Amino acid sequence: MSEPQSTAGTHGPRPAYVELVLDAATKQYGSARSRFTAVDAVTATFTSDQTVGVVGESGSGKSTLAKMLVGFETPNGGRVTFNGESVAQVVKSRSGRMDFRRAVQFIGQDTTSSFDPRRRLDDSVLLPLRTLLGLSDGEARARMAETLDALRLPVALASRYPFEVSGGQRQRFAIARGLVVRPRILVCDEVVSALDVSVQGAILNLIKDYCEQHSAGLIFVSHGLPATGFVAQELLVMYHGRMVERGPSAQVFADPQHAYTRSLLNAYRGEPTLEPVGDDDLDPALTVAS
Ligand SMILES: Nc1ncnc2c1ncn2[C@@H]1O[C@H](COP(=O)(O)OP(=O)(O)OP(=O)(O)O)[C@@H](O)[C@H]1O
Repeated sequence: MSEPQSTAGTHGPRPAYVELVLDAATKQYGSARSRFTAVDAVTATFTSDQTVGVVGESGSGKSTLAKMLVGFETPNGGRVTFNGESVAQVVKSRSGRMDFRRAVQFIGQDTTSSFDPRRRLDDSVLLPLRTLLGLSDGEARARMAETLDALRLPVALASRYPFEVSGGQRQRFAIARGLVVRPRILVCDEVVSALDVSVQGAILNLIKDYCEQHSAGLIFVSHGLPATGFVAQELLVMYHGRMVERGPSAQVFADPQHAYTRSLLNAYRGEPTLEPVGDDDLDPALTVAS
């Protein structure tokens, strides 16, 4: 895949290697009177060479962990760093923020609030291509069209406003907006939960392919264990705000070390597992063109 890289102004090149680190990172919510610890002193490294699934029950701190990694939440204790520098510091300046957004893209579960209701969807998808990558209008539109096609989104839908498409379509536009930037690490928070089951597998394939074709890292937050094991080479298990286990997905499935992981796996026993889909089985429309 060609990587147009304007070096003009603030449109810097894509970094080769990216490392996000949680260093005893803690996030507490509430007031001094009633504090609640959502993430409790988690130390973990995520790189552009790794695909990591973050799993755990509802309320275990998965989303909070992801939001700290991308600078949407600031830790009350410990640090979060991006290639050695504090994320909180990096995102303070415009150029630091742009470098960071070029390298790390977050796709969340709440697409209602993540799209500007006054912008048409194509404007929202094109915006990062112009501002972060400095692509011309033609280049940006071509890249958007390629990505929408891969996500089975008719390009005609892109001229609508966010409230004029279904929740599942809006979710796919959110995925498109993250993928078009071709980040070095993609952070996905429950991105397929709201989608129709028939579309979920295709989107998971697309995310997996993206990471393989672009040698990109993935942090995939989900309470769906089979889906997470399918897209991620490693699993990180959260329980009551703590990281209780991390290891290669196959190893965690075969030989879970923590009692909570065992109970999580037991809850899924008997459910259908997702097998990697071979190229021959893939709808050509679902691969990210390179
Ligand atoms: N902004 C907030 N203010 C107060 N409490 C919060 C806030 N965000 C999250 N929490 C609390 O922190 C805990 C962890 O929430 P988080 O969203 O990280 O969990 P999760 O594992 O992602 O859950 P789910 O799978 O349901 O999305 C929960 O108890 C939640 O209620």
